[in-house]
Amino acid sequence: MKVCKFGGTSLASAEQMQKVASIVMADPERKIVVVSAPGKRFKEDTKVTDLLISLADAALSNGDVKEALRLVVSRYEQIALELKLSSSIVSIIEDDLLSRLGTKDEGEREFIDLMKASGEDNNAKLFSFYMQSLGVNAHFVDPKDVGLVLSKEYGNAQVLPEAYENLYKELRNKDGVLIFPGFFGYTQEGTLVTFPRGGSDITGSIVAAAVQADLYENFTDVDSVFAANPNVVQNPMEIEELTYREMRELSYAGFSVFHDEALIPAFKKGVPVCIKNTNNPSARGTMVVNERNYLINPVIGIASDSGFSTIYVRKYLMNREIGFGRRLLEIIEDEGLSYEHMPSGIDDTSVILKGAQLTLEIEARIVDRIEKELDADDVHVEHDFAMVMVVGEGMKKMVGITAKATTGLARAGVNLHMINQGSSEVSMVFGVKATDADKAVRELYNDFFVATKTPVL
Ligand SMILES: Nc1ncnc2c1ncn2[C@@H]1O[C@H](COP(=O)(O)OP(=O)(O)O)[C@@H](O)[C@H]1O
Ligand SMILES: N[C@@H](CC(=O)OP(=O)(O)O)C(=O)O
Repeated sequence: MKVCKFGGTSLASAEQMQKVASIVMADPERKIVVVSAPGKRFKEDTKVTDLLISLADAALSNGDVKEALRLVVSRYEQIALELKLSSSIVSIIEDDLLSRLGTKDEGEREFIDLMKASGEDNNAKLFSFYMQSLGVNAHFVDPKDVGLVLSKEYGNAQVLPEAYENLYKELRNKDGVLIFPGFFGYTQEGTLVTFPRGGSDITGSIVAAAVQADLYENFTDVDSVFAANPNVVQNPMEIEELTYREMRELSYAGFSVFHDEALIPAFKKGVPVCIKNTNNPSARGTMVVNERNYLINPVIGIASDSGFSTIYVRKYLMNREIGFGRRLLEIIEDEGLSYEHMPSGIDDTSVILKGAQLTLEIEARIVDRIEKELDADDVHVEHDFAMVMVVGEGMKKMVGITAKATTGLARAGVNLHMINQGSSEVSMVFGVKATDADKAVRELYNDFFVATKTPVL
């Protein structure tokens, strides 16, 4: 049995839905289909999820709900019209949105998640309606009915262990093709919660792991995962095979093609993942597996992500002060912040975190607390950093990879603010100014893939 997930770009229009239906019907093993909300049809388009966030904001601020609602409904309406579906499906979707809008006073975070999740929920209903119109024995699955239970973290939920058993019991032996909406589930108390953005990949992985699928196929709009972001490097090499660990590091560091939190469920149950193109399904795609031969190509990809900030702390004899690091991190924890890296010297240390978490108020409070409570000599915050990551299982065995990377970055005139080699030794991170990130990725890609004439990955 295969579980396949189709992303927003794969379901953005009637034409795309027709391609998806053909792909599903071409293989009887494709029994569970996880769908996203309609995504972008062209570069400047808006994803339905973003339209829904605007709709929720309009409702909460008593703004123009009518226009925001029309924008959402018309996306489904156009698809239904072009697929020659009865208008009843559009009425079902509109009624559903109106009923969700009616709950806006029951809690802001609950309301936003409820609105966001309607994108996937209604798209799954529409797609199963379409599959039925083609004569396929397709059924919409409500995640609540099959026990997809998640932690109560709005917009950031995590799967609870019992979900796997629930899903196995409910889905494993069901007849027909099951159309499962991605991106959301329910708490133990029955409240709807969503995963982080891009989270339909996570739903697909959980479902694939739960039913012990032979393969989790993740359909998107590129032929494969490339060794660098194709929006940064022209015609990057295709990766034929990489490991779960490599894919997780690369996704975390900016390869938006697959969500980093979607690797663990499949990995734990040993379900191989294949990333494929809805617009070119005969292309081989990229396999994510347990092990690969990394002797020929120790490095598999170069990724980068921006939006990082650094809290820099200096104190003479910091190295001798027992508990300094713990007390510093306690302050960060008190503010409810998560951090990504913490490189240290003898008398100084930096805490690197996602800048979006820092408001001016939080920043001022943290600086003040570190100065007073830790008696630091200098504390300041810098913004607009990018983390550039070189990833590959072979890095732990090969000498000279850091030297090669830093030499290349120096040649390109990229100033390095931080270097961090993860203890897993599957990745190396370079902190650079966000304005240098693309230049750094291009240089590293050249050094590791073009100059060395790396064979097919
Ligand atoms: N290294 C990479 N390899 C392939 N695609 C990448 C990479 N880095 C970024 N991307 C981008 O990821 C996009 C697919 O992800 P996304 O838009 O989330 O798809 P979907 O709508 O299928 O969920 C591609 O169109 C590509 O621009
Ligand atoms: N629609 C949600 C969830 C998702 O996974 O979407 P996509 O498959 O288009 O990345 C989002 O935009 O975040």
